[in-house]
Amino acid sequence: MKEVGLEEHEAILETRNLSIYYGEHRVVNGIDLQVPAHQVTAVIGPSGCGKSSLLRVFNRMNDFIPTAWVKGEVVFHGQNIYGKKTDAGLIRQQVGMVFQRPNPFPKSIFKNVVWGPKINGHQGDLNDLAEDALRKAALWDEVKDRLRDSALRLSGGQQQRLCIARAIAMNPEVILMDEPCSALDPRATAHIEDLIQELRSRYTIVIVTHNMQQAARISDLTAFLYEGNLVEFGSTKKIFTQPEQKRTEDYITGRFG
Ligand SMILES: Nc1ncnc2c1ncn2[C@@H]1O[C@H](COP(=O)(O)OP(=O)(O)OP(=O)(O)O)[C@@H](O)[C@H]1O
Repeated sequence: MKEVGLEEHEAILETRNLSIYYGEHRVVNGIDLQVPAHQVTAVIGPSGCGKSSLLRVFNRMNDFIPTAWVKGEVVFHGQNIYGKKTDAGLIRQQVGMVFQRPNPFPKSIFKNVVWGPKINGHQGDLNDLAEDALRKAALWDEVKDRLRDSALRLSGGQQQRLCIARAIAMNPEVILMDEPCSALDPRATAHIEDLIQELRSRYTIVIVTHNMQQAARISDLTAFLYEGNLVEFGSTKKIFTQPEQKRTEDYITGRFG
């Protein structure tokens, strides 16, 4: 684990006094969090503490939940993405998302990757685009001879890398990952973890994980959420070896959660 100081990297995403509600129910309480560019930021905490809710506001995915609303700001490149003028579709291109269960479309591997760019009017060569995204997602060698096969014939781990390729094809700056390995076996998990390390140089990654060893292995920074509050945020090394808060220590040593 390397030591990362927040001050060394410019924040690409930031929450300012952000609260998240479902109807009357507030599930995230006035959080200030800076996500630095080209780093892997892990969000950890017990079930129901608000990790997925927090992740979803980073690309306005919670717009799809009718009761969800926010107070405060989510700032991307200096602009509040909850401002009236924001094009949420554009934000979702720039801030891609990979979900817990691989969710490829029931179409060919090729179509899965090029679908988004195509409907967004991509001008370049779609074959080149697919190859580039699949290479970046470390899947090309396994699928290059069967790009027209159904994506549903791939293994779970391959499907998840395809979903990462699909996100990459949109040329995002940030990739959000919501427990991307929870449906995968240890080998496929290791493959995704290696991939995350490679992707860091090009993208900013925010990953929600239940798995503390995973957070310790792959992230530069860790945010610990508890009952909707940001208890502690800092370098992963510090959070896991010298946490400042007793609650963080109790959680990472497995005393609750
Ligand atoms: N669509 C929704 N409608 C109403 N309440 C919701 C909705 N999604 C989440 N919640 C509530 O918000 C709170 C935080 O949930 P969230 O899924 O963000 O937590 P989490 O930390 O990601 O949990 P887990 O680790 O179990 O996935 C919980 O009380 C949950 O019941």
